[in-house]
Amino acid sequence: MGGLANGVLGLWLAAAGSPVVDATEVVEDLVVDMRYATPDNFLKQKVYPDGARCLLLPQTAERLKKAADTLRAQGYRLKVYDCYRPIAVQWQMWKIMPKPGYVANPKKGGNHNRGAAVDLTLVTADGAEVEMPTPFDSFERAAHHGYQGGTKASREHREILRAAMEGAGFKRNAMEWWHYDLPGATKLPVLDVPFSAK
Ligand SMILES: C[C@@H](N)C(=O)N[C@H](C)C(=O)O
Ligand SMILES: [Zn+2]
Repeated sequence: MGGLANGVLGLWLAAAGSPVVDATEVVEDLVVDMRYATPDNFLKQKVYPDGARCLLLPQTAERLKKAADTLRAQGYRLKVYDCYRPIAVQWQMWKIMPKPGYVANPKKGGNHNRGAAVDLTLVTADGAEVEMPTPFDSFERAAHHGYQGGTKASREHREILRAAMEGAGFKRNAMEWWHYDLPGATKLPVLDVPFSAK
């Protein structure tokens, strides 16, 4: 879809009401740790407002619910690190890490900017993080899905998360174990919604 069509669709969505939902209203046991609302992220600064929520397109949130339902039966919950991301923040990220695969090029917009991607990990039923191959946003080979190093437990957790997310209809990012996309989302418009939107 071209820029003009995206703009028209964006205006139509705005007129029809907010295009996003708060994911905690769809996934009742979702744990939210919006890292970019804290200085604990690769930018080393807080780039979201206090209380920034996990906003997603309804179809992204529904798939997340499906993954969470699968994982609950296995004794796990999902913890999100990032959901909808304003395009201005995408530009801030690109200045620091201009590497496609690790950060989407803001000229085209990434799927976070469309409410169609989520960064997340697995936690236990009581909310404790499980071991993964690397910390979140660690841009290195050990974060790739093909990485066979690290502990057996970390590889198993990555696989449990991958199976639940792909089973729910998400597409993995080969270079980031934590990032999942709504398939076909690049055709959707880049959004401009405040974190207070409902
Ligand atoms: C920056 C990282 N958390 C991430 O989400 N990367 C993808 C590729 C993106 O920027 O869309
Ligand atoms: Zn991501």
